[in-house]
Amino acid sequence: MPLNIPISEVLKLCGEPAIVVSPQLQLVACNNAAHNIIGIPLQTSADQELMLDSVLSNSESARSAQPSPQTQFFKDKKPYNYIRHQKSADGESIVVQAFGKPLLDEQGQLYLFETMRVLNQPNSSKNDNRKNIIGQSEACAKMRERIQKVAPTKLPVLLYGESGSGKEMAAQYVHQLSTRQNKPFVVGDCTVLTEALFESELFGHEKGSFTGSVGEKKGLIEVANGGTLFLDEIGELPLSLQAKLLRLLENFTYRRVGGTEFLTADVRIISATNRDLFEMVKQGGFRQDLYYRLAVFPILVPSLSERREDIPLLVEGLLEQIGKEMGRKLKTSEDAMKKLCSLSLIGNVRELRNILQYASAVCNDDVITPEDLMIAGNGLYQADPDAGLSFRRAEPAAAPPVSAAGRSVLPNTDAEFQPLPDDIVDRVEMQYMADLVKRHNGDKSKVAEHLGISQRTLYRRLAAIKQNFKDFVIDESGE
Ligand SMILES: Nc1ncnc2c1ncn2[C@@H]1O[C@H](COP(=O)(O)OP(=O)(O)OP(=O)(O)O)[C@@H](O)[C@H]1O
Repeated sequence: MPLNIPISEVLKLCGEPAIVVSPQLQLVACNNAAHNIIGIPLQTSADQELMLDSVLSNSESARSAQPSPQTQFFKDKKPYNYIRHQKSADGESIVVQAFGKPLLDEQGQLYLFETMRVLNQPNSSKNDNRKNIIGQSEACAKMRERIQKVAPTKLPVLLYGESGSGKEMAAQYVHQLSTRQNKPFVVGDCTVLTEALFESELFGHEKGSFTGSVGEKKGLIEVANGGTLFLDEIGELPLSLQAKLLRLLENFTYRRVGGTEFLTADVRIISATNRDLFEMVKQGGFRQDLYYRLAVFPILVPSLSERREDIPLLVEGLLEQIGKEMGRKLKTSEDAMKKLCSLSLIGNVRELRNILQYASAVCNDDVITPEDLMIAGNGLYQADPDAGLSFRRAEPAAAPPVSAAGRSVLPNTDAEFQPLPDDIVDRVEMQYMADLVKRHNGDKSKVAEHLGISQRTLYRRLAAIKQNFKDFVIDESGE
C-alpha cells in the first residue's frame, strides 16, 4: 500500500510551476512557482471548490468548445503536452507549455499533475525565469564559448552529454543569445511524442483530419514560429519519424496533417541527446542524412565529473535559485559544502539540484548542514563502502529500483504513465516517515496506525530506508 505523502510536499520539491487537479477538475494544490509566475491562486481552506476552469478562465482552451486536455486526461489517462495562451501573475500575455502526468494519492485515487513552462518572455522581472549557466571550469568555458559562437547564426545545434548535465539549459542559452530571444522557445520531447501523434504534435492538424481530432491544432513548429524548437532526446525518435523531420530540415516547409497548403517554418532547430548518435548511425538506428543535418554544430555539455571544480559555485547558485522560488535566503554550513565537494562522483547538476532542493525543505534557519544532505541511494546514488564519503552512480537497473518506502506515486503499473523522478519521491517518503517516527516519540505502533499499515510492513520499510539511505538517521527518541 502506498504511503500517505502530502501532495504539497511533492509540489514543494518541484522546481517548475506545477499544479495538482482532481478528477472533478478542482484545483487541489499549486506550488510557489505556479503562483508567482503563472498567477495560480494559492490554496486556502476556503478555496476547496476552486475549479480549474476559473483558474484558467483567460486561457484559450477554457473558452474553446472542445474538451480541454485536462478533461481528456481523466478519460484516457494519457500524459499530454499542449500550449495555451493565458495571463501571467502580472496580467501580461504569456504562452505556456503544459505537461500533464498522472499522480496517485495514498488511496490510489488518480490526480492530474501538470507542470508548466513559460515560452515567451514578458517584460516583468517576476516572469523572468531565465537561469544562468553556472561554472568557470575549462570544460564549462569551452561549452559557453561554442554557444556564443553559434547563437547569432541560424545553424542547427546538437547538444550531447549525460542526462541531467544541462543540455536543455544550454539550448535556452543559445536561444537567449540569438536574435530570436523574444520569440518562443518550444520543447518537443521525443520520448513523449508517440509515433502516431508525433506528426500532428509537430506539424499540427486540420479539423477532422483523423479519428479523434476534434478541431484544428497548431503544431509545435507553428507555435515556435520565429523562435527556437528544442527537440530533446532526439536519439529516441523512431526511424519512420526521422524521415518526416528530415524533410522539414531540408526545405523548411511543411503541411499540417490533413492539410493541403504548404506552410513555411521559421524555426531554429536545436536537438539534444545522451546517446552516441554516430554509433547509432553505424548500427542503423539513426538516419545518417538526418544526423548530418542536425549535427552541423555539435556542442558537448560536460558532465559534473568533468567539472568538479564548479561544485561550490553551482551549490551557491542553485541555492540562490531555489531560495528565490521559496522567498528564502539559503546557504550551506562549511561542513555541508565540504561534504558536497568531497563526493567523488555526484551524478549531474540535476542530482545536485535535487539534493539541495530536498535539503532546503528540511533544514533549520535556512542553513543546510551535513545532516540535511540525502546523498546515498536509491538507484540514483549508491554508497561506495570502500571510499568513505564517495558515491558513484548506479548502473541502470534491469527492473525498476525498489523504493525505500513503497510508492505514493504509482504510475509504473501502466506503460503510458510517466513517474515523477524516483529520487524526489523516495526522499519525500523517507523524510515523511522519519518525521512521523519523531512525532510519535519512536512509538512504531502509533506510526503504523497513522499510516494505516501493519507494524510488520512498517518495520520492513524502515529497514529499507536504513539499507538504501545509509547516511540517514531516523531519530527514534522523539521531539
Ligand atoms: N551549468 C548549470 N548552471 C546552473 N544550473 C544548471 C546547470 N546545468 C544544469 N543545471 C540545472 O540542472 C537541471 C538539469 O538540467 P537540464 O534539464 O538542462 O539537463 P539535461 O541534460 O537537458 O537533462 P536530460 O538529459 O534529462 O534532458 C536543471 O534544473 C538546470 O537548471
